[in-house]
Amino acid sequence: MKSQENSYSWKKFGSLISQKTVSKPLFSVAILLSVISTIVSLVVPLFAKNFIDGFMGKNFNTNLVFYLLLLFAAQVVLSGFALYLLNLIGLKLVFAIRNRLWKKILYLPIRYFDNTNSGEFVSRMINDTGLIKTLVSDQFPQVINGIISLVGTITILLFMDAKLTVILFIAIPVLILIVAPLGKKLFVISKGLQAETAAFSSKISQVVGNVRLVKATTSENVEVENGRNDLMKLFQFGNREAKINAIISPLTVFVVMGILIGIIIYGGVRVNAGTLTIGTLIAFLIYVFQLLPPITSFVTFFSQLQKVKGATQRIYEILNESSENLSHGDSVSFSDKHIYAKNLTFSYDDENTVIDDISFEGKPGEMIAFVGPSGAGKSTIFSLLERFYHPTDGNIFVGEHSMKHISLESWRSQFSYVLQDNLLLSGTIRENLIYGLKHEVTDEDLWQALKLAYADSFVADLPEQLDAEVGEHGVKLSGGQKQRITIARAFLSKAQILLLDEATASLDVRTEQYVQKSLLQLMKHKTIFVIAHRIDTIKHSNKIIFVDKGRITGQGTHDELIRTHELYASFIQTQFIDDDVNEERA
Ligand SMILES: Nc1ncnc2c1ncn2[C@@H]1O[C@H](COP(=O)(O)OP(=O)(O)OP(=O)(O)O)[C@@H](O)[C@H]1O
Repeated sequence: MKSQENSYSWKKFGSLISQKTVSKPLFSVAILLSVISTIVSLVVPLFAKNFIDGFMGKNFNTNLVFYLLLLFAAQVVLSGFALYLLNLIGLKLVFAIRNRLWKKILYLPIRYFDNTNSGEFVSRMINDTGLIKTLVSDQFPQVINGIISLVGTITILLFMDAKLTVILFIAIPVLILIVAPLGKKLFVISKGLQAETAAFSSKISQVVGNVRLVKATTSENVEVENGRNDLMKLFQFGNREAKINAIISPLTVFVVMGILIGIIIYGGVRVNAGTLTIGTLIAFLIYVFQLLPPITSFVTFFSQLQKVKGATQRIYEILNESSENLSHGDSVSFSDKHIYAKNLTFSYDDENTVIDDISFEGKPGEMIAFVGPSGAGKSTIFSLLERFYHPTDGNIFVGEHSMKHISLESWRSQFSYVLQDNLLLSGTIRENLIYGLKHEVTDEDLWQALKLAYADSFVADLPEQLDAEVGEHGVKLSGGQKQRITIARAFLSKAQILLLDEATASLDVRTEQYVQKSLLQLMKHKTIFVIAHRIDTIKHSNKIIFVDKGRITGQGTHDELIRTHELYASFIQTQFIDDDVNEERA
């Protein structure tokens, strides 16, 4: 079962790196170059041996010096080329995987984002892909070269002097036996370290992103303490890692020193006895030095392989999610068409029904207000209209067209959705105004839209006007200013249907009245759905839909509902009181 799972993971890894992202010829050339450079490095000590032996025998061979230098130079150049090519392949690979992942993430349905922490996306995009790059461009070539180096060295050594090689045969397995379990421990630690680092980076973005909440609730101390605990965990993992490294490194040096001393003593005796040349002894010592990196690279390779397996699995979890197909379906113009929601039912979790069999209609030129208590399901209705979620039952029609046959691209491009929160991106006012627009606009158009949204004077007062930076989520603007910018953005869009989710809630009464007037004037042939608490907005609507616990309990004009709908009447009464109180306070 486990081996099946393993081979499944490796298959996935194979398919991740083989999707035309790694050019096979390029990879083969890179590996070939690095193999040649390894083989050359195996020959260098042999030359050294011949040279020294010739030198000692007073047979100074200048040709040999020349060849030796040539070989050195060839090895340096080849390994440089191989290193660059392997890195290039790794970079191309990581670029392709990140690109694929980014595209996938942006096309995932909203539901996926509801259930996933944003830090996790960062971790997948940066850390996991980085691990794969390191494996492909560093560790994998190292291991290939390591194997060649190991087999080549031992073969050459056996030919040079079998007895001396026995020392290596005893010492190397001992070294591997000591280092391998420590390597395993190191792997467990680094896995924990990885998880803690990912959690901590996601925490940083969360706390810094909500720094106002932290400060307003004077939670600095709590967050300092929480952060300290997380950092302490990181420290502890690091400390354990440092301890194991502190054993591995000196131990390796100790064993290698042991081998060297063994070779020097035994070799010295043999040189004295005349059964071994000094050249052979020196070549042996060089080979032993050359053997060290491959042995340590095996240990890191296997732990890296496990990490990459986990990373591949996590990347595939995202890649396997089904994404939204924006272009599937017909393209239908909403112009002059009615929109009907028929018997919509919806639940976020398949258990609690949030929208329960609701139907309504909107005509061009109409403003329809959704009113009702908090949590009644008003924003969810907007999400269904935007097709962020699919209703569990029911359907929405535009004219005679069912939404099921209209492409998401065509559908969503005909809606302009103005939300109350998270309205702006960091960037300039201009960038925010034109975000998502598919048609060209001039500065004049921008100022006109700002004027209609009652935002022109405050933008004109800013030193950089349209090019003023708004800060993260528009933090440098007031709530009302942000709302007016997003309303101006809606005015610029050519959308046929406007969704305003408490979009004017932060405006003062006068500004709101002005914006209302612009809305009604500009949207003459368009349909506007609003979620509103303000009595003024509600009264201006052609139709009011009262939503309570996911059901529509009344539809009609303000006067009709006041007369016929008890809950609406009492709801409005409290709104009146609220508005009066607010105005008195102001
Ligand atoms: N993304 C979500 N995942 C799960 N449940 C959700 C989600 N969004 C909203 N809900 C739940 O659905 C119900 C309706 O929420 P919704 O935001 O539609 O209400 P609302 O009428 O717009 O409220 P308000 O006036 O307070 O904004 C609530 O019980 C809420 O907890």
